[in-house]
Amino acid sequence: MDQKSVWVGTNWKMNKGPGEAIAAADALASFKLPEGVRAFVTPPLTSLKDVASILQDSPVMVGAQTMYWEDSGAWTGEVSAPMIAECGASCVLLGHSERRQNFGETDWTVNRKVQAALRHGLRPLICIGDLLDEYEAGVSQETLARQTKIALNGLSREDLRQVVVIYEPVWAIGSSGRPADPPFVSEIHTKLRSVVEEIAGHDGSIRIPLLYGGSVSRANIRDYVALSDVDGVLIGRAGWDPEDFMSLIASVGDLVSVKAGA
Ligand SMILES: O=C(CO)[C@H](O)COP(=O)(O)O
Repeated sequence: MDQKSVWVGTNWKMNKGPGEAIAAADALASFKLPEGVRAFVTPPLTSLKDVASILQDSPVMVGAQTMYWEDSGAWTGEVSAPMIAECGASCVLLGHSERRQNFGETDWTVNRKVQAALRHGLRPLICIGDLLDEYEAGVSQETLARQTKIALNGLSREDLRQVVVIYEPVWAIGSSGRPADPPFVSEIHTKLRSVVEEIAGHDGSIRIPLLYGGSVSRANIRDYVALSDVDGVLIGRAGWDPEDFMSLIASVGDLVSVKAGA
């Protein structure tokens, strides 16, 4: 039976040059995570190796923000899973909506990346999300089920134990987004739980963590983490300052035991 944890990550996106990233990693290095919390940070590639090295003895996991599915070759500008692993990363964000919208990622390219990450021992942190017009048309669930099923297509049971799925409504992300209402997130995650259980089995032996992301802040983090089918959050702006990130993690530490008993 997979143990229930609360996941809290922050994606620095295209922020922090190497100097600032190293300073932030130094600040995170001595942080004592509350028991049962699994934390991760995804710095830009220019500081991945430095941040991973600073955090190598810390429980805070380090991941890349994207990667390509081939291991090497004539793919100018891309980086591969073995390169990311060699930098010391243990996980990688895949299919973030900013990648899908601005860099042409599709459900099927996300699947190729998921498989490549797993081949090289990286935990895929798979982002899925509905567009505003899909949300308004009431088809969010269909979009999310499709994205999830394709991302997980062809994975073995061992592979499924490694993946994390992150629901980030595109309309909730960034300074122009509005945080999704917790009851809506609850409804979506309950349905997503059935989608992943259809794939991984209903016996509970594999519990795929389902995270929420999109305008998570001090004001709402506990409302999301308290939901029974939400296993944690991915934070953007509110987590970029390492002190804020640590304080947000500390603010949900007590929910670990509440959720474990649920
Ligand atoms: O990746 C994200 C979180 O790290 C996501 O895009 C949400 O960003 P935010 O709206 O700035 O929290």
